[in-house]
Amino acid sequence: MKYIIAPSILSANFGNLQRDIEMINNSEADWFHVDVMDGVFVPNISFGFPVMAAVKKHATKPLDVHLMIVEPDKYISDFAKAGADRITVHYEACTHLHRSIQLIKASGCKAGVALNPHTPVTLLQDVIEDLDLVLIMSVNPGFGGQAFIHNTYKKIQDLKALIKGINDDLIIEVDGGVGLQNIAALASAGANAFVAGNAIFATESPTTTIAKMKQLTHNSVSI
Ligand SMILES: O=C(CO)[C@@H](O)[C@H](O)COP(=O)(O)O
Repeated sequence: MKYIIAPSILSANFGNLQRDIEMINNSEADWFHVDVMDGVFVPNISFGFPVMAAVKKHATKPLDVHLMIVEPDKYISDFAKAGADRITVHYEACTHLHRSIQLIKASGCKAGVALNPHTPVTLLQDVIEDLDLVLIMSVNPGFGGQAFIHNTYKKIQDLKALIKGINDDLIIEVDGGVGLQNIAALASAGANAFVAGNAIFATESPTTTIAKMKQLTHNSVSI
């Protein structure tokens, strides 16, 4: 099993963004997780195209773009042009989710759907075959550094059951409150991609933390 570590640049030092990007380039991390917030879908505003393009310029690993915005269809091709490799939209923000997924694929990116903590995985049943990734939010989206919501373990297991025999290659990504204390248990439950902000950037040696996270996922035992 390949496990993916995706540091969330929301927790990077924006005054030294190039330095932090290069640090992740030189680590065992697999992707850059890029959180785009519009102040409408979530009560916070992060950054948009110019910052993303700047990240792309220096990043040597794929950009995993998480759109916490309303009406994402309007901007999907712009995010693809700005360098996204994966684009994830929120179930709760898409009236025509199937269309949004097709737009992402038509833009040349892998397609993901994110679920807020209150949204059951069963609502993805009719699009699950079309997806490359499901992002299970283990905090309410909008901010880094929040406490992990325990019900996430059950959701991962529910999603595993939903994809079995239908889309076994789907990436199950977890985002929010993920760190050294819970990453092995999340991997055991069935997650295979892990977004972490504070747990990486707020430590003395982010690269060592990433290496430890990798090790913990590899040592995990499926349940
Ligand atoms: O999408 C979000 C927050 O909305 C996340 O990607 C956070 O950036 C994760 O930060 P930590 O909880 O790991 O500090």
